[in-house]
Amino acid sequence: MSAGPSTLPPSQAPSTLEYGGDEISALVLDPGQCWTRAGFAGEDTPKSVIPSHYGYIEGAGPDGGRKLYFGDNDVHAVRAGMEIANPMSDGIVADWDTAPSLWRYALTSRLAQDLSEHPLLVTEPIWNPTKNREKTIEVAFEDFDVPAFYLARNAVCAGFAFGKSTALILDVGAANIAVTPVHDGYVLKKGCQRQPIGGDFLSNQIRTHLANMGISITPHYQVLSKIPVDVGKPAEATLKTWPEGQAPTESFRRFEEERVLTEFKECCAQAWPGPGPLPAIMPEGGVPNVAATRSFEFPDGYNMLFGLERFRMTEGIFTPRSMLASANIPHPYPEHTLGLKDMVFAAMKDVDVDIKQIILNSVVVTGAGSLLYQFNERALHELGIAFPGPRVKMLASQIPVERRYATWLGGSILASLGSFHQLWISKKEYEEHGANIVEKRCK
Ligand SMILES: Nc1ncnc2c1ncn2[C@@H]1O[C@H](COP(=O)(O)OP(=O)(O)OP(=O)(O)O)[C@@H](O)[C@H]1O
Repeated sequence: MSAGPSTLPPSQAPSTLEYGGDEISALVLDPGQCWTRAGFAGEDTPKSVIPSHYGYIEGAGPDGGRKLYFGDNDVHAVRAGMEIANPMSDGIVADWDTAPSLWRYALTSRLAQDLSEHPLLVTEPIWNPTKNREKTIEVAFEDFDVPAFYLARNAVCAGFAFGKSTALILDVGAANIAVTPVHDGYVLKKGCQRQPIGGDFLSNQIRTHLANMGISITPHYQVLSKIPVDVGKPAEATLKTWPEGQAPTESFRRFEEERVLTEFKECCAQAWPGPGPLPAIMPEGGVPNVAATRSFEFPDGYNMLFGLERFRMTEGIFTPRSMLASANIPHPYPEHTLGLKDMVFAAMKDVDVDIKQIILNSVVVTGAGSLLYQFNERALHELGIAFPGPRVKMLASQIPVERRYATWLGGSILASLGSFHQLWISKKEYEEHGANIVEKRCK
């Protein structure tokens, strides 16, 4: 069971040299739908990576308000009455009452004690609306009291992580897959595409498939003990029970179920590598490098072999009409959804012919969702179909951490460049011009 991709054990304090002394470095915050990543500019991984989900118990906080729980340890702890929520929706902030507290926790719990000493760079998706951008700068200067601030586009940062200021960024996150053309460090806004077929969609596809097979998911926290059973045989597990009124909430169960689904994505689900869409039956003799079946053991010990199904669960990303459907599990409408190839095609449609080839020469793959086994192979085939003439070159790190943190890393590189200093918005400038300065300075 993965404990989340934190890079520093919670018990280990960061070196004082990192935030104290003469060297005051900027902080970089990359808030995502699934994870919130924070760290010092100039470093190559974020030291503080916390779930964007948080826990709360009504009436347990000061003055009878909400008590909030942030961070891996607290949010996964079993507590009576603790609900799980997420201030992000569609990859942007939807709940401004909680997001600043979550960010403060990410920035201060393991990094800086005093935010007023550190300039802050925050990353954002291209579809972040003006009111959210203004709210972000307000939070930075008024709540956190930072001395300087910058808001950087995710896609531009991901390109920088690969040393590219001109590239096509293919970001497979939790809420969306986004395809963004970037030229000379600026997003070509007309070309930006996004579809709700990221990791959350994949989770729902797996849920649907398991539900159709009659498999229910029992999260780890519900299992007291289990004994091994043969493939496909009913689980023989003893489940925990709680006194009346003490059982964990439904939102907590759902959150913990998502962890099992992520394990399933990591170990069992796979993209059909192509070329071409997933066939209805496995070709005779199989396909090179494709194992016919893989087993997956659920937390209660139930285990099953998955064959073609583990490709079917992911095919909707590439061929929306292949989405699995269920009345009770939300899915986008296949007929209104673009698959990866059509997204890339639409993103490049209006790109000037002079720079098209340069952009296609640097297709950067980022986001933890792209770690789906053989996603890159399939994506490369799909791009080859969309652009049969020009040479398409894909840049995808083989190191998972680099794929997970590319956006953060690009922000870290950007904020530590000497030439970046002129781009920071100072507190004085914010006070003079107001929050709308972010629209003028952070393009
Ligand atoms: N090995 C893997 N294979 C497939 N999916 C994975 C793998 N590891 C993690 N994921 C999925 O990746 C998603 C998280 O991706 P990422 O951390 O890039 O999201 P995020 O940046 O928080 O979200 P967003 O970009 O939508 O704001 C989750 O849905 C998770 O289940």
